[in-house]
Amino acid sequence: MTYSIRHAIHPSDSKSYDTAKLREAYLIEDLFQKDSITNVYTLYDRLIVGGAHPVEQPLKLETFPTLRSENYLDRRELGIINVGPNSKVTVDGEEIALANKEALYVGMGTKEVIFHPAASGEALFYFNSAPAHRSNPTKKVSLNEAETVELGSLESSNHRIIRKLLVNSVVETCQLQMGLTELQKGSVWNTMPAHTHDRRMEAYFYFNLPEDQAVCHFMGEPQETRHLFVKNRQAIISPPWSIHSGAGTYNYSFIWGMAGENLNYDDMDKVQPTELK
Ligand SMILES: O=C[C@H](O)[C@@H](O)CC(=O)C(=O)O
Ligand SMILES: [Zn+2]
Repeated sequence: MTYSIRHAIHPSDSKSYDTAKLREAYLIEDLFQKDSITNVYTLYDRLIVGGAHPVEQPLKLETFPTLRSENYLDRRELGIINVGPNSKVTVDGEEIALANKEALYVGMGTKEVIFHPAASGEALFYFNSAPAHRSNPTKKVSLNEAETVELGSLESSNHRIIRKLLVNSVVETCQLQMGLTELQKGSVWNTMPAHTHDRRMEAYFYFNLPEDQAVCHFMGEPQETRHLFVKNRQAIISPPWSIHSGAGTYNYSFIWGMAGENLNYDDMDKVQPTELK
């Protein structure tokens, strides 16, 4: 298990960052390490961005010093999305099978979460965890239970399917919300028009991108944008004051996860392309 901390940054400080500093602050490059769980503890709503990659052995979600709690989920909730082959997770002894793109919400108070290797192929679980104030039931969400919306068009290069997996119309959470957006063939732009939501931070995890391709992720205040080139299976931390949008050299998918003030997915302040700088 590994863990690291990412501090929260003021937008007026962020403005002066060069490429290396921007990447150090916002990009997460190595989420999946063989037979290990990676935790990136952010100071944006204390959301943890994580990856579990059990190949030879099952991996238990262990607490780490930053949490100062006996168990990882003593005061936290957890959202897992399977981005690998059919795999399973055990939650307090109960075995839960997760197919590719299926999600699992795990409530506060859970003592033991174990990620298992896949029967064929290499298991890859992406997760987010946020502080919680009450215990909600653990619940698996499959694709037919998700709230699915189709947005954009091929003409504007942003035809995409948004699967709202762990949102409040589907599962009860304290503050966590997660979903999966799939760009359709020929479409490369996500989240255009861009938006900010000062009430919530967001984390993006880009995947299903060919290894020799990249996504150019746009961040920053709408009038002060910056970009970072991102490869397959890398994540970006998006502060509440920042837009989060991207254009790929190929179509791709990404998981978005949010924590903060409210559970209203539509609470966003849109910024039209012509208003961005
Ligand atoms: O606040 C919501 C998040 O930014 C994402 O859900 C946006 C997204 O998936 C998209 O437009 O493609
Ligand atoms: Zn957003």
